[in-house]
Formats: sequence, structure tokens, C-alpha cells
Amino acid sequence: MTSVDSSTAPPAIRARQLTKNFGETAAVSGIDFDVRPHECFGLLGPNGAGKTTTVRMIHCFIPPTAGLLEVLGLDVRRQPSRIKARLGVCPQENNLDPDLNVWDNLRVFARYFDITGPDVEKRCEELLHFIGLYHRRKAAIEELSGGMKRRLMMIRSLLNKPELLILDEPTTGLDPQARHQIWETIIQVKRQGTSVVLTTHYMDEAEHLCDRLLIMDQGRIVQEGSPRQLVAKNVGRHVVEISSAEPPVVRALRDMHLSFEASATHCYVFTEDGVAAYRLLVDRFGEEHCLLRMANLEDVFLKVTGRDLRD
Ligand SMILES: Nc1ncnc2c1ncn2[C@@H]1O[C@H](COP(=O)(O)OP(=O)(O)OP(=O)(O)O)[C@@H](O)[C@H]1O
Repeated sequence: MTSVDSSTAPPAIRARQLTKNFGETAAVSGIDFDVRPHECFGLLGPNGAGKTTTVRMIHCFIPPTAGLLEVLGLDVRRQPSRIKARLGVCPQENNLDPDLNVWDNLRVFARYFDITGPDVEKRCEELLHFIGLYHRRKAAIEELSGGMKRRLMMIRSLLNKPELLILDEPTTGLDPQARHQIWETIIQVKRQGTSVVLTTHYMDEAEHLCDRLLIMDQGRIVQEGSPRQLVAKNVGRHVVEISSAEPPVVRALRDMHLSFEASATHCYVFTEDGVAAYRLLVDRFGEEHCLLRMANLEDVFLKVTGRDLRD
């Protein structure tokens, strides 16, 4: 495992008052953040929060409307080509070429980065071994599973040995096994010293992978910190889930002066002392309606955006 001292290095990304408007729509509204070198940084938020717009500005696909955005110390408006040469980007949609096999998809993409000759073969081989797909190098794209396509997309974005890898919803639509394989790949990429920025809808993914993250909503940052800090600050240690959000339940929780959020189907009571709260709530609503568990990022999300990703 590579040990890297990132305390004194300049940020991999610096955004100040970063803004993007599409006509009347304020997609990103004056956000400030730094991504430290070698960290995995997450952008979370509900649909339309501005995550994809933010990463698109980072990889110089669209220019900011206003504000400062530096990537690897370079200005996105003035030095986009130099930035792009040092980035890897894995977009949300699969854009592998269906007319080319696995190997040729990589080889052709390598040309964009001027990786040619014996170096191409070596790099493609190395990367296919890295994700365990070398034996499928002759396969047509349509023969691959969804998870394999995603992993191929990911190594394609590593061809140029990027210093910063951008992953837009890397595991959306994948089954649990494929998700875990992608997670393993991301962890290994990070261990090799690459900074990673990812967007996701999955709180467990953010909790598992991200050193720090932003929760965005309607173009603004609503929370920033490590997963553990965010849970401790917003929710506390424990949650008691109540399997109802009917008005009498909500009223009772209010009358009990408990800290809670309601989704369409459940109420979530946030507490430092789960056992005491659980006893109290079981007495009131019955054991079959109460579940005690550790607090997690999904609770933070519900609390700060008022939305439940599970619904
Ligand atoms: N090219 C565009 N033209 C006009 N409006 C856009 C464009 N791209 C994004 N938007 C709008 O900007 C806002 C932010 O969209 P964005 O795709 O960044 O959100 P997101 O957080 O990535 O959402 P999702 O999780 O659904 O991918 C939305 O209101 C969206 O409709």
C-alpha cells in the first residue's frame, strides 16, 4: 500500500463561488470546496442537486458561469487541454464502442492520449489483469455483463495514468456483487495514489469509499465532512425506526420531544442513547413497529435534505 503525505500538497481541486446557470436554472450556486490530493471525495444529493454539473465543470466538459475552479492547480477556463491530459473520466452512461471488442475499445481510446506502440499493449494488458478481464479481451461488448462493462469503462479512464479520477455514479444499476467489485477497484486505484471524485445516490457507497463528502441540494452545499463526522454531528449514535409515518405517530413523537424525521412510510428517531429510546418507543408503539440500529449517512441525508432515498 502506498503511503502518501497529503498534508502539505496543494489541493487536487479548488472551487470558490463556483456557479453554473443553464438559462434560468441555477444548477450550481456559488459553492466552495477543496479536494485533497489522494483522497476519495464524494458528491451526494438527490436528483437535480447539481452533482453531474459540478463534475462536468471539473473535467472541462462545460465552463463555469462564474467563480474559480482549479483542477490539479490549473484553471479550467484557461488550461482545459492540460487538465484533460491528467484526468480520467468515467461518465454515467456506458459509451463503449459496440463494434469493437474489449481489447480494441481500450486500444482505440489509448490513441486519444497518444499512447501508441508497445506501450499500448502493455498498458491494456496490465489494466485488464487489474480488473480480472484479461481472459475476456476478445469478447464483444454485448457479451459482457453490466458490471464488466462498468469495470471496462473504469480501466479505460485509467489508460493515461490519471492523477485524478472522476466517477459519475459508478455503480448505478449494478447488482450487489458487481458493486462490490467496482468498490474494490476504486479502493485499489486510490491506494496507488490517485485522487478520486465520485458522485453517488448510494449512502453506503459513500460511507464505504469516501474520506470526505459534500451533500448538495438544489445547487448548494448543505453539509461537508467525513462520513463519521456528518453522522455524529447531525444524527448521533443510534436510530430507532418506527414502521409508520401516520399523523398520530408523528404527533406522539413531537409530544415526546424527540428528534426525528418522517419519510412517506417510516419515522426515524435520532438519539445518543438508543437502548433508552428503544424501550420508550416499544412501550408506546409495540415491539413489532420498532427497530434499533446504528445511525448512518442515509439518516444524515434524510435529516438535511428532508428526503428519503429509499422512497
Ligand atoms: N444541459 C443542461 N441544460 C439545462 N439544464 C440542465 C442541464 N444540465 C443540467 N441541468 C439542470 O441543472 C440541475 C442540476 O442537474 P444535475 O444533472 O447536475 O443534477 P444531479 O445532482 O447530477 O442529478 P442526478 O442525480 O439526477 O444525476 C437540474 O435542474 C437539471 O435539470
